[in-house]
Amino acid sequence: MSLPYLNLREMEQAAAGVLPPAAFAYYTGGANDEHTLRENREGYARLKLRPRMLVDVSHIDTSTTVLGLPLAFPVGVAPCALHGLVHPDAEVATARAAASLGSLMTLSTMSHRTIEDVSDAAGGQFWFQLYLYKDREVSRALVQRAEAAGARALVLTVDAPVLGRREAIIRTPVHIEPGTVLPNIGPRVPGSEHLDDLQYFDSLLDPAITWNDIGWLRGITGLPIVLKGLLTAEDVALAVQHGCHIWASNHGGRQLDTAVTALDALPEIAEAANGRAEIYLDGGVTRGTDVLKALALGANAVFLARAVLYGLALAGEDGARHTLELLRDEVRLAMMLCGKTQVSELGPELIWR
Ligand SMILES: Cc1cc2nc3c(=O)[nH]c(=O)nc-3n(C[C@H](O)[C@H](O)[C@H](O)COP(=O)(O)O)c2cc1C
Ligand SMILES: CC(C)CC(=O)C(=O)O
Repeated sequence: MSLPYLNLREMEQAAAGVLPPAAFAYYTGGANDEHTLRENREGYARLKLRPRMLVDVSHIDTSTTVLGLPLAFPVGVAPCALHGLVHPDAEVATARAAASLGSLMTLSTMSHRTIEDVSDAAGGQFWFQLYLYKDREVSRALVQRAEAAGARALVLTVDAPVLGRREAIIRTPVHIEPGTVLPNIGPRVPGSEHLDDLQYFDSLLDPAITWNDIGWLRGITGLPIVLKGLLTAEDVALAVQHGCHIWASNHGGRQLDTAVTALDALPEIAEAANGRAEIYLDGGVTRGTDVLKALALGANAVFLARAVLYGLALAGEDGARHTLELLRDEVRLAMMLCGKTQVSELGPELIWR
């Protein structure tokens, strides 16, 4: 299907016209005054590129690998809850879109579709994002299912021991269709009727999660573990000590407002990791030049959340694919204009200081 949108911002604007109000509030919103949400985007515009000239750019290779998995271009899909709020095919559509382009799907714990269905749709090329429940046995079972279904890594989200204050969804709460059972959550426990759907999910999360739980997780899985939501050198040093990889993120400005952006934190993160772990990043990426900047400062790949959801809302699998295709083509063009022919050539000298 050919879609008319020229860039991710146009898709966002178009999606705003079709999203039901609760999904709009949930997808677009950030925490508190949304300073971090805005800064995630604005930070990219402030960083200036130092392009090199008179380089033969007639052949460009955008491919890379993450944890040994080949990617056609250095962009994956970040975990997002509840794709089914905007499209009946939900995470299966997103996973198909990502797989069709050689990208990578990260499946959220809070999905509408099962891990097994998404694995099939992704051709086995997917990561599973884990929220640690108070009930560790439920988490253990999820990890085992993800591993059995062929997940290539576990992404443990560590910046949400409790959900941030997102005022848009306090006003317009998300409602999951009555009768829908989210496969990784199961039926509601009696006595939780006073909580809306997200508050209920929040009540399952364990605010007591610590570094000791990384040892527990390591003990129950042989999969690589990626910690999502790290923003400081101190935590990166601990992550490396625990044998984990690093996903720099402030959760799309949805958790701690005024937290540093992943882009600003990236230099200290890369320095602390010192090549001992892979580094991924998300937050506010909407242009190919954003991807180049993140890679130049030390990320191995970047991930997109909202932009993919907007594509899904507009046109299901085709829409999610359109989002990823636009960015893939922009990455290629930006590399040509920077005089870079391979992803491995993107280093700090690309950034003007
Ligand atoms: C609607 C929505 C749902 C999300 N759900 C999850 C989730 O289930 N697990 C998680 O680790 N992060 C979740 N995130 C955070 C994203 O993975 C990502 O960190 C963040 O949105 C930044 O990317 P973006 O600026 O491209 O949206 C969610 C974000 C959005 C917008
Ligand atoms: C179900 C939520 C905890 C998912 C999430 O991470 C988010 O909404 O940002």
